[in-house]
Amino acid sequence: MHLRGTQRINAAGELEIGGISAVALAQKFGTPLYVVDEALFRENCRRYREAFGPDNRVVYAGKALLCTAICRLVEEEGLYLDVSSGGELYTALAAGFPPGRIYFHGNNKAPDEIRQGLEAGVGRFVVDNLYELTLLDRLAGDAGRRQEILLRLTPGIEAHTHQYIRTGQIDSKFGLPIATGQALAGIRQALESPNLKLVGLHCHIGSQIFDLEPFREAARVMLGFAGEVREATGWVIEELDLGGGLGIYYVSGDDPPAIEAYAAAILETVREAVRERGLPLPRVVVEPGRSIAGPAGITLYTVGGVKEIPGVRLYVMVDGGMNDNIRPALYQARYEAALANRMREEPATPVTVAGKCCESGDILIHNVHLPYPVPGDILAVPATGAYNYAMSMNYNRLPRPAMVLVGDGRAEVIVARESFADLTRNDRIPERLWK
Ligand SMILES: Cc1ncc(COP(=O)(O)O)c(C=O)c1O
Ligand SMILES: N[C@@H](CCCC[NH3+])C(=O)O
Repeated sequence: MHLRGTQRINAAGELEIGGISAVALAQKFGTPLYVVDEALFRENCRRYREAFGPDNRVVYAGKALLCTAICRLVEEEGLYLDVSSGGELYTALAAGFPPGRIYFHGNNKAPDEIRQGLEAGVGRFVVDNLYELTLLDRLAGDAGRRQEILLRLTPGIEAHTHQYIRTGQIDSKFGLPIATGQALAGIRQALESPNLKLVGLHCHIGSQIFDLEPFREAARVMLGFAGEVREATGWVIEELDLGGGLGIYYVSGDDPPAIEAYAAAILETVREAVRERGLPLPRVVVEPGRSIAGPAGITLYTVGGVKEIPGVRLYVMVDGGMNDNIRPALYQARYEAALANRMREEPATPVTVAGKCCESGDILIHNVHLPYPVPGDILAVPATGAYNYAMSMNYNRLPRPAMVLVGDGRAEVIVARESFADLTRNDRIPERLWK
């Protein structure tokens, strides 16, 4: 297993994170357990902020991992925050995140969510379609506000990533396509909307991308279009938001560019593109989620049954599964793993790690080499900070795991483990069903 952030092997041969043994964490807080390495989360925020500089903005994409404590870290590190629902907005506000630093996303914001954003005074709405443009203009008028917006466009770029997380192509539920003329129609409508101020343009081409060229291409296409818009309407782009998408290392063979290389590629392309088109240099915005939160998270499980089907496979069953990490089932995502209590032993046995859900597809890792596992071992799966807890669920009525923030030998619960009582909290039995 590739160690990252504050992960080390301690004198007892155990995995340590943030100065604490993973085995001790599992004992104290139970498993499955999400562990967030505070130093690495903060370092990723800082690297983004420094690489993009004070004239640009780094907006953390809350969909990757959000809870109130994470909002505090993002705020302290001076980043902006992308929320994509009323629930994410509520979480940010509950954590005291400054509303002016919030970007409100979503391809189907409900009127109540829009009102919630207007009332809170969010900095930007990223408007996804013409219906939302009309609705937001009306609701902003009702609220007596002139709302600053970006318009989300689909630039027609195919990023080489899983089809479920590709978003830049024309046939996408997100954004207004440039190629069909709907983007220009949206801009004209925005410019005529009395309660909206169009500040800039947004696109997001997909996620877990290793190649920098699609990001460069997105910047060129967007600024090429901004040049055409200026000729057609006189409107000049102030802010160019290129979304998120930088990939991270999950398994051997993954080779993501560094945050600094990604920033340099984007900033250089933007400078070239505006020079060619005689446009003023816009503020550049990026919205990283996975590349900030992903590497900072690690999940700990306890090994239960170990089942050998002779000549076929060794199944290692853990006490979590697709409930806390749906990515292998949904995107064929791959992960490394190690036995946190036996880090110095040779990982010589090929195993299949299975979860505890009633689904044959609940396989967390199809093939990973471990020391021959026994019940009670602690299995650590790294790089689970993004789109794991955020996509967790209660299938089979499994309570969601706890999350702890670790650093400097300290571990603090930032999301409590769900209890069985939490599972029935919203259940209701109609009177007639009581005997
Ligand atoms: C609009 C938008 N911004 C940012 C992100 C974050 O992307 P990533 O986690 O790949 O950096 C997403 C999700 O992919 C998104 O849809
Ligand atoms: N949930 C996806 C990423 C989606 C990004 C949201 N726009 C994943 O785990 O890879």
